[in-house]
This record gives sequence, structure tokens and C-alpha cells, in this order.
Amino acid sequence: MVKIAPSILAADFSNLEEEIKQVSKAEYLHLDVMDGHFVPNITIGPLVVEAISDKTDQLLDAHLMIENPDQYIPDFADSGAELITVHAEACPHLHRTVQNIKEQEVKAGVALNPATPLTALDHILPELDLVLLMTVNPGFGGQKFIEDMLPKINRLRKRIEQNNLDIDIQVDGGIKPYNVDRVVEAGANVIVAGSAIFGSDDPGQAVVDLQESCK
Ligand SMILES: O=C(CO)[C@H](O)[C@H](O)COP(=O)(O)O
Repeated sequence: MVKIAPSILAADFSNLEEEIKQVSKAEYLHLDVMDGHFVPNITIGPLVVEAISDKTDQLLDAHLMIENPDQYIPDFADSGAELITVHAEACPHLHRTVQNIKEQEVKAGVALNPATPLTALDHILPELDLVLLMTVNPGFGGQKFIEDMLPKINRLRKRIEQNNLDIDIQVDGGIKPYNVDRVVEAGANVIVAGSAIFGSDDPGQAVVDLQESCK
């Protein structure tokens, strides 16, 4: 089953509780954590994740676009994140970082930037619950989907199937009702969408529309 993960990066932060309520039909809530170093933007930290965790039963999915994520993994797990995803590009000791996530008894994800090849997952794939394939360069919402990511998604799906693994493929960046069917067809099963949901007049309906487009 395909799951939708609204990215609150595109939400109205002055009205976050209301915004989150509107997208409660989505299975995940995607929380973009940016540090101004790994990516040029700065967003939220564990305090905000903790505040959100009191307001929803959705799976809280923390996407850490930060350098030195090991330093903060326990804080994000304590704050209520149930899936923690780190960037392969930010982790010189990726295996150790993934073990650090698992020690917190939360799901472990690894994200790859568009230009990072799937070989970055060699020796770590079986340890993962999720791979996040970025379909834009991370840092900002509202960017254009990079078409060249479709065969990358498909190659990863085939590799997961050939090895009999049970790993979600999440995609993030530029996903809209008009292209979501193609990322699902390629093999993605967790869909992050920011501006397509929170930029619409009715975010709740936008979640339902995306769910329909995935069928
Ligand atoms: O990780 C992100 C940016 O780094 C965002 O989650 C992503 O860009 C979603 O926004 P949109 O759907 O508007 O492209």
C-alpha cells in the first residue's frame, strides 16, 4: 500500500496544529530538519517535533538534513520521531549511524541526494527500514521534480525485490498529483509532498487526491 507523508515545510508554521489536523488522513507526517550546513536552509529541531507529537497519531518521520546527525539522534527519538532518516552524504560511518538509530528502537532510513548513486547503499541496505530517494536537491520546498530519478527508483525497487528485502522506498521533492503515478509505478511506496498538499486550498482533500492518484 502506498502511504502519503505531508511535509510540514510547506505548512503555515503560525497555525501548525490546525494544518496538521487537516492532513490527519495521511499515514505519515514528514518533518524536514535542516541545519544551515548540510543544506542552506534552517528549520526545526527536537522541541518542535515533541510539540507536534502531542497533536497527532501519525507516524512522525524525521528527515535529518544535518551534519553530524549522531549527535542528535537520541534527542529526535526522545521527541517522538518514529522513523529517523539520515543522509548518506553526511555520514562517514553510515553503518554506525544506522546502528545508533536502531538502538533508539525507531525505524532507520537512509536518504540519497539526486547525484548520489545507489552504490552508496552497498553493505547497508539489509539494515534499513526505508530508503529516501530525493527527487530534488534538498533544502527547499517547491522545486521541480528531477525526471532522471525515475529509473533510479526502479533500479532500487528491483534490487530490493531480488534480495527479498522488505524496505520502503520514499520519494521527496516536486511530487504532485500529475506525476505521483509515475513514481509509484517506478517502485516508490511512501510519497512526501509539501507544496502539493499545504499549498492547496484544501490540504485534507489534497491528501485524498494523492491517495487516489496512487491507486
Ligand atoms: O525535503 C524537502 C526539501 O529538502 C521537502 O520535503 C520537499 O522539498 C517537499 O516539498 P515539495 O513537495 O514542495 O517539493
